[in-house]
Amino acid sequence: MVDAAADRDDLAVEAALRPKDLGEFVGQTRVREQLDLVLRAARARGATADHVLLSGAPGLGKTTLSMIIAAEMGAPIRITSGPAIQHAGDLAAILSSLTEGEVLFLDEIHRMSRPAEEMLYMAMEDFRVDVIVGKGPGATAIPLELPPFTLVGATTRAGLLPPPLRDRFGFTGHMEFYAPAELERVLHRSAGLLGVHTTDEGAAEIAGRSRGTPRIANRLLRRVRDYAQVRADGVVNQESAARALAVYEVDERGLDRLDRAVLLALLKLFGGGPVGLATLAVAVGEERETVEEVAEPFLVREGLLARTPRGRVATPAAWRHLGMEPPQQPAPGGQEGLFGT
Ligand SMILES: Nc1ncnc2c1ncn2[C@@H]1O[C@H](COP(=O)(O)OP(=O)(O)OP(=O)(O)O)[C@@H](O)[C@H]1O
Repeated sequence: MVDAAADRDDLAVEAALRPKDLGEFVGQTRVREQLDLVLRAARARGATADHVLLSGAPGLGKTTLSMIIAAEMGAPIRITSGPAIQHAGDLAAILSSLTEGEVLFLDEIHRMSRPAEEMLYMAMEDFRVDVIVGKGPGATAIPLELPPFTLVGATTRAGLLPPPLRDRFGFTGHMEFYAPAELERVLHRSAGLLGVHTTDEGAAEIAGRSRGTPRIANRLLRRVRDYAQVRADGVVNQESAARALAVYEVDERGLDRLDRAVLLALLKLFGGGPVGLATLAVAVGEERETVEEVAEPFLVREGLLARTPRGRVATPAAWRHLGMEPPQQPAPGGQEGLFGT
């Protein structure tokens, strides 16, 4: 329920909920202003916009922004992703079929294969690719001119990109998690589009549990709508939202069953830590990777768990969140672990 990656159900409705222009796009004030300048200037010059890199966690609106860039430039958009481009030839085929000014959206650009990445360098800089024909000593490079286009790359972390690729973007926008008030605006907008009567208190209740992520907010809204239809009067208000999300085990801070299981094990079995990741994973009956990649990032971001050189440590906020008293003394090695070398 609170995984920021899109599931099939999300994909089916997301197209209908996407803002269509920068004015409709909620939050991300800084990126929006910067992008507005880049696009206006390009339009005034009658030129194709510079390449844009968008970095940020899943579900924050990178795909949406890339579509807005195309719409604002009055250009068509082609959407693909790094993992879909395994061979340089795949990329050459896409690039050579672009029309002038077209926007190419490359999601998960950090997961492209090395040869494709190197082809992209030249395409971005000189609007040209060398297509290799043949193999071995007889292979020849045939230069192919490309029309000017705008590449919009998306990545979860700009640091994952090799510097030569990163440097070829004219503008990099860092997408932040959304404040609760911004998510409330996203929710009211989505509720309007879905035709669901939602009160301010209902939107606030959902926003607080959405982990700063519009995709999660929209998903929770749909589940609360179901609950309100079946068990209440169809209105999304504070009560129906709280009850519905209790059914789906999403607590008032956005933690789900796994997040709480990790914290509970840490507190109850290991006195708050420090405890090694492998031990913690066994204690909750999950794979190490699941605990590390699915549960921990949000717990760390919320200040409920710290990763220290000596193991995982619960913060006083974690004890309070689960309704327990933090120990008087810091957990053995807790403070030292938190701030030590
Ligand atoms: N600023 C926003 N205002 C309103 N709705 C938004 C905003 N950002 C995202 N959304 C909504 O959240 C959903 C997910 O957004 P989007 O697909 O653009 O995220 P993403 O960052 O590209 O995710 P991923 O990296 O998983 O592809 C969409 O339905 C979109 O309507």
